[in-house]
Amino acid sequence: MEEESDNLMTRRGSECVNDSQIPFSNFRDLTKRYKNELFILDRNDSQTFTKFNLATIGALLDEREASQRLRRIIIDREQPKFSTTLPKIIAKDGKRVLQKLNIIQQKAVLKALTANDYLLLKGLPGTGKTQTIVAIVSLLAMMGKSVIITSHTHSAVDNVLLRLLKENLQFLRLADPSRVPDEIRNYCECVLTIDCKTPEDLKNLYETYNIVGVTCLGSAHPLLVHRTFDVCIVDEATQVLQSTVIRPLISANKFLLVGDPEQLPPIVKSKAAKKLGADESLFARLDSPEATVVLSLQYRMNKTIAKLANSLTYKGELKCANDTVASSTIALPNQIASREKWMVKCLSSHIDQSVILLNTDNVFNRSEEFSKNFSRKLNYTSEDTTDKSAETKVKTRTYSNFCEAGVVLALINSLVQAGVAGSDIGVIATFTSQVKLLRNMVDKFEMDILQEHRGIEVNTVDQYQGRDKSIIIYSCTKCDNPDAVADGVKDTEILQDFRRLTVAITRSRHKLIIIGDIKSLNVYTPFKELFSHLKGMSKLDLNEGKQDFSWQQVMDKLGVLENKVDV
Ligand SMILES: Nc1ncnc2c1ncn2[C@@H]1O[C@H](COP(=O)(O)OP(=O)(O)OP(=O)(O)O)[C@@H](O)[C@H]1O
Repeated sequence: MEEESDNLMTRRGSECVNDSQIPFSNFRDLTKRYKNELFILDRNDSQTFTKFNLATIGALLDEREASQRLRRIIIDREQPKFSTTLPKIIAKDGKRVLQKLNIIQQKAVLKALTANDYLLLKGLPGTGKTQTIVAIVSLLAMMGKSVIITSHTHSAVDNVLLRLLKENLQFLRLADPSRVPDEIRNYCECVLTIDCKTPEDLKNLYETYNIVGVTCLGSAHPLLVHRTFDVCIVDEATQVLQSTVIRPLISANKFLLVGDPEQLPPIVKSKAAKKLGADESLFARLDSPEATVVLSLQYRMNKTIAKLANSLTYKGELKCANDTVASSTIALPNQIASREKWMVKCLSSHIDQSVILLNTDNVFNRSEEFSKNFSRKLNYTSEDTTDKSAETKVKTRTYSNFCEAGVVLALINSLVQAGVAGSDIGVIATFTSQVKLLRNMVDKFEMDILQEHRGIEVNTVDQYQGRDKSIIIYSCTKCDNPDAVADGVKDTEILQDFRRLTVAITRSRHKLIIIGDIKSLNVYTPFKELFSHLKGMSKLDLNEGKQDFSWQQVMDKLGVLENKVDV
């Protein structure tokens, strides 16, 4: 069988699909009848997403009142208007909902209720976006209003719905039950409509529910086509394409977009489309002082981590919600076993050492040397991947860095020995090849430790958006080959992205350890800026023999682990 890697259909989820391999299941043995035949695999791009987006643009351009209203907002950029009074029922019964919120959240909720056409809710990291959405939905329910809750992923929709369950609010979930958490299954359309015998039964049932949860892509459902809701709330709106988010907005009289434009935008692979602005979310397009309220009191990061986020991105806007949040630091149930000074400093629970930058210096040759012994067995590559998407024929690299992996291993080993639960530790890496390397390493490491210390999560920055951990170890990975001559290889945009770095440094509650080669990373503006804020106590050079640090020891321990059979 001849394979043209550029034209392979790669739709098999987590199965191993790469340039030379595609696993087929339920295939007859073709070699019996077609022994000498040549088979060519053609790529078949899914059209569903493209069709959905084109249909949405079509709907935006038609003559119905909802489309005209949206065009005034989206194209003419009409500013939002607000009424000056609130319904009496809010004054009477709203207190029990509002008292769970801080003053900034309360103001945002009231502004959302008085908005006539739309409002943007900018939720900086950890500021209680979900809590605020739940309060808005509760008050709208009190007012007898109907609401669509939507987002680009099922998990984001269900994150809100799970919180509504706790408030005893009933809803209809438009999704396949296999896509939602157990607690939501009984609210899925196919379960709730099981006793409907006629179209009228169905219509009545659909109209009974005032709260409906659906992804943006699911919003072409007939229910949303035939019914107009009072409000549409889009969570994580800064990650949805404009052409996708407009569909659910057409089904509502007003909308609320919730998100943070300083974090990751919608994913657009095509460089040409990006150049034309395809990755600008509707939130970013409409963001203005008149249209946006900012949630700025955060409940996640202690003051040292929040200060770094403010210096890099939020310009002092991000505030700790209270003293407990501001001063909480890493909790180690046991004493640190290691006596090495660098490790003691890394695990210090002193508030001023909540952020530590470990400068590896250039470890390219050391990492390469180490990888030679293990890369064949583990099938890791340090710089061979090329981006084969249709338009981008430019070579890009993926990177892995064994020395950083060794330092990550030393850190998690000490944390586990100090009694930290695995679920409190998160490892982030910039590139997927480093994530793979670290995952493999963590899987092997966890084979020999107690259950409660397992569950250390390794992921890319993108997969960590919207999540947090007590301790985050960030492996920046990139380290230049000191002997390389410029080879025309186009370096990745990933390191130039301020938003990606912002997400990475705002995931930890108590301790953020950044590992990287400052010199190699300094050529990228976001990293240069980040490093300029990490001096003195926050920076530690991993030099052989200094602060009891030894590359030999670190790499030997990694080597022992790599020698283990793959799990
Ligand atoms: N008014 C409040 N009082 C006390 N705790 C709060 C308040 N608002 C939010 N929190 C807490 O802050 C944390 C984050 O809240 P929530 O999950 O709503 O934030 P989020 O903005 O949706 O998070 P993310 O930034 O990850 O998207 C939660 O533990 C929540 O209980």
